[in-house]
Amino acid sequence: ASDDVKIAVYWGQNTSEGSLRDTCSTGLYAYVNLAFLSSFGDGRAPVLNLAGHCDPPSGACASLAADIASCQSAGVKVLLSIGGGALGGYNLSSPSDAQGVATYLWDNFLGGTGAGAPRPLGDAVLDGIDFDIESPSQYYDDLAQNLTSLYRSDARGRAYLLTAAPQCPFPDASLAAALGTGLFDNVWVQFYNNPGCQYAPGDAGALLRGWQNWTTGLPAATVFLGLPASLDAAGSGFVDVDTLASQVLPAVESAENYGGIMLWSRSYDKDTGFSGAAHPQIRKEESVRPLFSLNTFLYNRAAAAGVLLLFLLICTCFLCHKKYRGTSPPEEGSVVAPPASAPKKEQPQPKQRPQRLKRYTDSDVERMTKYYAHKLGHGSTGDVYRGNLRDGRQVAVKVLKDSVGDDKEFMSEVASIGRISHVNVVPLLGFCLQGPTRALIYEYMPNGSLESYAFSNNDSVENYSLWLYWEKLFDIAIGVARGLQYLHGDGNANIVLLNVKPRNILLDQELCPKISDVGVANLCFSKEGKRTGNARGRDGYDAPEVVSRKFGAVSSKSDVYSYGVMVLEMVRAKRNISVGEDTTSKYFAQWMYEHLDQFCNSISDVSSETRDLVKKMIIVGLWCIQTAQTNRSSMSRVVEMLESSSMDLELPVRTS
Ligand SMILES: Nc1ncnc2c1ncn2[C@@H]1O[C@H](COP(=O)(O)OP(=O)(O)OP(=O)(O)O)[C@@H](O)[C@H]1O
Repeated sequence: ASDDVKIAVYWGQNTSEGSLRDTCSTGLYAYVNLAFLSSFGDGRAPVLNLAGHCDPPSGACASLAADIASCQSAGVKVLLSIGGGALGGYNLSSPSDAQGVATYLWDNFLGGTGAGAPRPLGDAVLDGIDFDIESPSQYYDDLAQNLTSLYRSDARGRAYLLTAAPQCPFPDASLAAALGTGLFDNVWVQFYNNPGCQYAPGDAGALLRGWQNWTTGLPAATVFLGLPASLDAAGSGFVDVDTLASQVLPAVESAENYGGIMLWSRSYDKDTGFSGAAHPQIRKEESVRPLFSLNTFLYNRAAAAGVLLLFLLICTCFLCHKKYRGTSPPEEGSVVAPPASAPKKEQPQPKQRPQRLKRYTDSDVERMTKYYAHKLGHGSTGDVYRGNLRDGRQVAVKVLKDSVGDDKEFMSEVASIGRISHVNVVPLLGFCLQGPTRALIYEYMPNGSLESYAFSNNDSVENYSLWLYWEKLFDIAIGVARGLQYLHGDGNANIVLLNVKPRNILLDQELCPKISDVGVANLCFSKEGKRTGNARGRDGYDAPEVVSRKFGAVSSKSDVYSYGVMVLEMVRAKRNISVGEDTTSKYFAQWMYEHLDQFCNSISDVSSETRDLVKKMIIVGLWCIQTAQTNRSSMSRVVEMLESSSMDLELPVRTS
C-alpha cells in the first residue's frame, strides 16, 4: 500500500491556515475536509462554520466554489465534514430526521438539484461527506445509508465518498453503528486526546494495538492514522516525524487497508511543516524500508528497554513457533510414503497481497450485472452472473441462496475469505450484504472451468483436452496442488474444501488454474447443519470418508483424494483411451499399476521430459487416491513429488 498512501487534512477552523486554493496547491494533500457543518439535525437550521474564512449567512462562502474547483482539478478530493467539537450543536432524532439531513446535504453540497436549496458553497459539488461525530447519538447509520442511496442516484454517474473520523477507542462510541454498515470508504481514526490508544512518549504500544483493532475491525474500509500536526494541535498524542518514520509507520504500513495519515489540522500543519516532512516518509517504497510487523515492533521495543527476560522468552517462543511451522509434521502415511530422495527444491509459493474487499449495495450489483443479464451458471450455493466493475474489470457475481448466519457472522466469514490470497485461488474482490441480498464478487476467469477443457466427452474441436498440451496439463496440476498446499496450512489458512473437482478449478487468461468456491460452503449451510449441495460420492471425486464416516473423519487428506482422482482423470481424458470394458477412473488407476511404462511410452510425438511429467502426474495421482488416509500424501508432499524427477518416485503399495 505504501506507494499510494495519502494525507488527509482538515481545513476551515483558523484563517491563519491560508486559502483553500493554496492548501490544495501545496500538493501535500489528497483529501481536504471542510470543517465543519457544526449544527444540524433535530429541527435545527443547519449552520456551516468556516471560522473567519467566510460568512455563510451573507452568502460570502459561495466564493469558495472557485477554490474547490481548483482543488478538484488538482486531484484533491474536497469533502464536507459534519459535526466537530461543538457538542450540543448537532444530533439526529429519528430515521426520518436522518433522511432529512441526508437530503439537505445532497441538495446543498453534492449532486442534488433540490429546488430552493441555498447552496452555501455556490455551485461547488463536493466529493463527499465526512462524519466527525463526537457526541454519542443514534441514527448515523441511517444517515450513511440515506446518503449512499442518494450518491447512487447521481444523474451524472459521479462517485462520492463517505468518510468518518472516529476516536481511537474501538469501537467508537458515536460512530460504531454507522461504521458497521460497511459503507465508509475512508476512516481516519483520531489517535489523539485518547491516552488509552494513542502514542505516549517513547511508547507506541497503545497506538499500535488500537491500530490493529481498527484495521482488522473495518476490513472493507481504508484506514488512516489520524494525528495532530503539532504539539499544540491536541491535548495529547503528538508523534514527531522522526518517531513516526522510525517507530510507527513501519508497523502500521503492514495493514492491507492502510491508506495514509490524517492531520488535524491545516493551520497547525502549515506552522510546523509536519506533512511536508512526513510526506517522503509515508510514500517510501516498501523495498527501501525494512519490513516490520506489529509483533517485531513490539519485540524490538521490549529489547530496547532492556527487558532481557521478556526478550529471551519471546525469542524462545518465536524459535519454537518457527521450528514447529518450518518442519512438516510426520507424514501420516510415512510407512509407505515414497522416498524423497530428490533434492528438495526451493518452494515457490506465489502468494499475492490480499485484495481489499469492497462492499457493494444491491443496486451496485444490479448495475454491475446489468440486472442479472448474463448467467454464467448455477451452483449448489447460488447463481453466478457475469458483470463489470465501474473501472471496467470483469467480475463473476455469485448470488448466494440459503445463506445462513446473521450479518455479523456473514461479514466475519467474508473477511476470512478475503484474507485468502494465493495465485492459484480465485480472488474475492468484494461482497454485497443488504437486506436479503448476499453476494460475493470475484475476479472473472475468462477461460471457464477445467472441466470444459480437459473433460469433454467427444472428439470434436470442442474437446480441448485433445489440444491442451501435456505441459499445460502438468502446469495446471502443479498449480492446483500449490493452491491446496496453501489452503491446507502453508498459508496458515487451514481450510479443507471437500469440493475439489474440475468444475471448481477455473482458468484465467493464461490458463493459470485458480481454485474457486473457497470458504463459500461456510456461508451456506442448511439450518440442520448439513452442507448444501449434491449428494456425495456420485461423481467419484469424494474420498471414501466423505461418503461414509465409517472410513474415518474428513480431513485435508479428503481433498488430497479428490485431487488425485482429478489428476488421473486429466491424464485419462487427454489420452482418450479405453482400458477395457470398465471405464471408471478406479479401474484406470488399477490398470496403471501394471501398465505405467507401457502407457507413458505409447505417448508419441513428445519428448522424454514430457513423458516424465505424465509419469509424475500418474504416480502422484495414485499416492493421493489411497483408501486409507494415512497412506495418502499430504499436499506439500504432492508438490514436492511433482517438482522432482519421476526417476525418484516409486509407486505406492497396491492395496486393493
Ligand atoms: N470467477 C468466475 N469466473 C468465471 N466463471 C465463474 C466464476 N465463478 C464461477 N463461475 C462459473 O459459474 C458457474 C457456477 O459456479 P459455481 O461455483 O456456483 O457452481 P459449480 O462449481 O458449477 O457447482 P457446485 O456449487 O456444485 O460446486 C460455473 O459454470 C462456473 O464455471
